[in-house]
Amino acid sequence: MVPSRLLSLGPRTVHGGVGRWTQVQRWPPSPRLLSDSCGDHGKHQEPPRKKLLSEKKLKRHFVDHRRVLVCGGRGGDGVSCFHSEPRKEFGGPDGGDGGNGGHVVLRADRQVKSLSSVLSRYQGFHGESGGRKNCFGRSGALLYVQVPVGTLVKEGKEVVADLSCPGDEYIAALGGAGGKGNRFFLANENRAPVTCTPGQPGQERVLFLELKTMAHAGMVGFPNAGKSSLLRAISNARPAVASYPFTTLKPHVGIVHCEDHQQIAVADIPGLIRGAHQNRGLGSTFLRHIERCRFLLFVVDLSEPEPWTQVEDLKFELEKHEAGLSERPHVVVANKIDLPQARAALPQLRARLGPSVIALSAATGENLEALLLRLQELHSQHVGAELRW
Ligand SMILES: Nc1nc2c(ncn2[C@@H]2O[C@H](COP(=O)(O)OP(=O)(O)OP(=O)(O)O)[C@@H](O)[C@H]2O)c(=O)[nH]1
Ligand SMILES: [Mg+2]
Repeated sequence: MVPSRLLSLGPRTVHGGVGRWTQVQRWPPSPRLLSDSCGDHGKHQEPPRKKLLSEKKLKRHFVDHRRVLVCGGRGGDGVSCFHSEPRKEFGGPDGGDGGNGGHVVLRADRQVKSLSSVLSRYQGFHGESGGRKNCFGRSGALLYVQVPVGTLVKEGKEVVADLSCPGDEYIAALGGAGGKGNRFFLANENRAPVTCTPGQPGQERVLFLELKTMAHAGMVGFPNAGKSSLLRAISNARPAVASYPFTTLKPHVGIVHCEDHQQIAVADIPGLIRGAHQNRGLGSTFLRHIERCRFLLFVVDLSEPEPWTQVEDLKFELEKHEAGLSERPHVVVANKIDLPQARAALPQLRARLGPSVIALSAATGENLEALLLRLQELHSQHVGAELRW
């Protein structure tokens, strides 16, 4: 049965000219067109549309790794002083302890999308020094650093935390302990101690934050295979589409709504080329985004000669990056079936890779239903099973 979602895939896009997408003009025309014919332009002007960021600018805003120096707050100093008032000259030691320094805490926040807002250095709040009359200093507050969900925290090569759920926290640097006031050292043997201790410095660490895209499905393919076009066709995400390679420079995640109200996150990952694991093309930077996807969509450009070699090459690159990655549950999606040469190559591709290959066209929307049904199946098999546990 065809899910109802397929019948409402949003405004249909059509292929208009080489490498350009145009939207079908809807009726009635936009208010801006109508207002041209009436007198009071000023009153009914549409608010200026927000200009879409180009892919190049988006890349500048999107940061997926950061080196951060985190320092916990310093503990406050203990104080040495003695109580004294008229007729009570030797009131005893009354120097209070210093407050503890504040920790620096990394917290995964759903609203934060990249590490661009993370600074290179964080200093925790210092504790206050103790005071007279046994007053303890105030402890430094916690300093929260918001990071995106899916941030890996590394110290050197070692992974020390994986903030994969919203609200996950990790204490990146401990605050120093507060010093002791002389009241603390009061003992039977010593009724008038003058000793007090200074606050301890906070912990200092250099951490490497790394963002891995969290999506259920990851689209893997050579540049120009049509990954971004496919994501636009099945979800509300709007990655740039153009006829030149490496149009997509950062991963995009789109949400596919299924008829049973499940939401499947699909990531469009920048194109890989042969030798990506040796840093060719956009390099291995984006291979690590694939690691977190539960299942993969190998998107193949069926109009290219010998399209099956694309799947072999992609699997080779994934395997070189991380052993076993190419074995993940996957679907081979043969795109551009609307082109005659692609349709002719399909039987040969199926003979080599099996009948499970899904042939479709992201441009015309042909056979997208089959992909959505397969996505739903994979989602309930692999993600549903994990949730049940
Ligand atoms: N005929 C046809 N052209 C398509 C189809 N899907 C994508 N294209 C075209 O293929 C070209 C590349 O599409 P993109 O979606 O940008 O490809 P990509 O895989 O995201 O490319 P990169 O971002 O460079 O990795 C564009 O010119 C699209 O118009 C399709 O189903 N049929
Ligand atoms: Mg793209």
